[in-house]
Amino acid sequence: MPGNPPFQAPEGQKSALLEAKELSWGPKGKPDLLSNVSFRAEPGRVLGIVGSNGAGKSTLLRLLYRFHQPRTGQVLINDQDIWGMSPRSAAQKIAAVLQEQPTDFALTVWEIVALGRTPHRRGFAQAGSEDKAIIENALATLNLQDFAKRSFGTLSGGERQRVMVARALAQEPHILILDEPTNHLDIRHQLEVLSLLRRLNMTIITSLHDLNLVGEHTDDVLVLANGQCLAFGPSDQVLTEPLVDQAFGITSRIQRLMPSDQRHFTFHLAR
Ligand SMILES: Nc1ncnc2c1ncn2[C@@H]1O[C@H](COP(=O)(O)OP(=O)(O)OP(=O)(O)O)[C@@H](O)[C@H]1O
Repeated sequence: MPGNPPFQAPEGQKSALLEAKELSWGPKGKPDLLSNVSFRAEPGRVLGIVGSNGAGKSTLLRLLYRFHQPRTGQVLINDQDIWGMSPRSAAQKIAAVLQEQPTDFALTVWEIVALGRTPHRRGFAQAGSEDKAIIENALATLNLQDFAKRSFGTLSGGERQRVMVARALAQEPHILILDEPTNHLDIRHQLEVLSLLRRLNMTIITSLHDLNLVGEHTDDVLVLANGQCLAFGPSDQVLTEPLVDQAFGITSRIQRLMPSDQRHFTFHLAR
């Protein structure tokens, strides 16, 4: 929706340290799909997870938002193992925006975003005035006020994706996990969502395919290949031509854009 103001970060969020320690996971009775992955997602920083199709990005994220229990290793939030917390307590700390979207097509956008408040409510209590303010704030942050009464099923893919980000913000997590959040988004909304993530005072962990967006919109990056950590560290140091070539089986080149001096990747099939 060109002409609208850019997304504005809501105030008053908290962030936390997430540590993954020697994580391994595989389906029951099958070998590990993810082996020995360790990293730290520092409070308030944006961590990008990259790797080729099937490298294990979504699998790793599922371990971080407490969907898969690790076979070995731990996920700690501020030193507390997420499997030592109740599901409700974990949901107060971690929110996830996934590629699969809900199928509650008849619910309105407001009702979907209100679901983000569930971990903070007791029993079947209705949304109180504080919840309502938080929901309105999340809708406003993603410029979704005009969609509030629309049923979710009538929205475009990109509009739905923004609703899912708003629902995650309404959850007021300390850690926000996103699986390919720019899927379905046009260029303007891709840039708006990524620059919003940058401004949120939360710990952000997001998988992304576009390495130029990763370079520009993340602080740190974890590169996965065949379910293992190939590299982890500050994005501008980790994303080198040899590393990218190894991770994706291609030939890459980094150029410096003028006048910004920003790094920009171009890619070719390896010979
Ligand atoms: N529950 C499961 N049972 C069997 N295999 C699985 C399961 N979950 C994931 N896999 C396999 O593990 C590998 C990693 O999958 P994952 O979805 O984590 O990759 P990804 O890096 O997110 O890929 P993409 O970029 O294509 O989304 C794939 O080969 C996938 O088929």
